Amino acid sequence: MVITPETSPKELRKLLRSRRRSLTNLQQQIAAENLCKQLIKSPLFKKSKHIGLYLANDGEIDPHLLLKVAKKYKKHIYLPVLRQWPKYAMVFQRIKPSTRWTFNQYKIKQPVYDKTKLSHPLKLDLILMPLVGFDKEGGRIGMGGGFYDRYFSYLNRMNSWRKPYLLGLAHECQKLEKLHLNSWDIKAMAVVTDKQWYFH
Ligand SMILES: Nc1nc2c(c(=O)[nH]1)N(C=O)[C@@H](CNc1ccc(C(=O)N[C@@H](CCC(=O)O)C(=O)O)cc1)CN2
Ligand SMILES: Nc1ncnc2c1ncn2[C@@H]1O[C@H](COP(=O)(O)OP(=O)(O)OP(=O)(O)O)[C@@H](O)[C@H]1O
Repeated sequence: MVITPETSPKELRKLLRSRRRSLTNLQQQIAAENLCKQLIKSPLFKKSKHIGLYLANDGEIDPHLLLKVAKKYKKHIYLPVLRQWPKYAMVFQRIKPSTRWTFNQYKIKQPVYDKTKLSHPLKLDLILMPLVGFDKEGGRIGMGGGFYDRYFSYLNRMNSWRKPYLLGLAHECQKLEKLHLNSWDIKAMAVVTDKQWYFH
């Protein structure tokens, strides 16, 4: 299927998801290594102590190689946690070797909710956000739950938003020409793929 300006958001999401899912294990592995190499040497990653990550799902580019590096440099890693209620809220919870695990309603592995391990959004330095699609200006399509949009909507209203830095991660094959954005869409500040960085 060809993408045109008339392609509906629903179609676009479906197409891009199937594109990333059709990558082979070897392609995924190489992409993960290339992504990790670029991130590790970036000043952004180096200076960030509190980092929000995700566990790759549905063909997403996999940032798990960063975990080892993070441990070495004593960085704190947080993962998104969804709950039954409030239904659309996402929180970031610190993971440790003692973390207990469960699955969210979309069957994505996540830590068992523990409010003592939650991070306030402003405490995080860097959030690595999984993308379904993106353009060079930071426009992005996510999984459609609006979880990241909601999480950042209040940061967006603050005029002194310096952190967390919102970095989108994607496969190069998820890049699109120009995305139509909705009023609630929160842009990525930059995007990094298996091939290169996109700053805007
Ligand atoms: N790895 C990873 N973790 C993540 C996210 C993510 O995008 N990637 N999220 C970022 O948001 C949250 C989960 N958001 C999701 C939103 C929609 C669907 C999804 O598959 N929706 C189906 C409908 C399923 C249903 O209705 O039950 C679909 O659209 O087909 C999955 C995850 C939290 N954790
Ligand atoms: N700040 C917000 N408050 C309330 N609803 C919101 C907010 N942001 C987004 N939504 C709702 O979330 C739904 C999904 O939005 P959208 O399709 O843009 O998701 P997405 O950008 O793909 O997801 P995500 O932000 O999790 O990556 C929309 O119905 C939208 O109305």
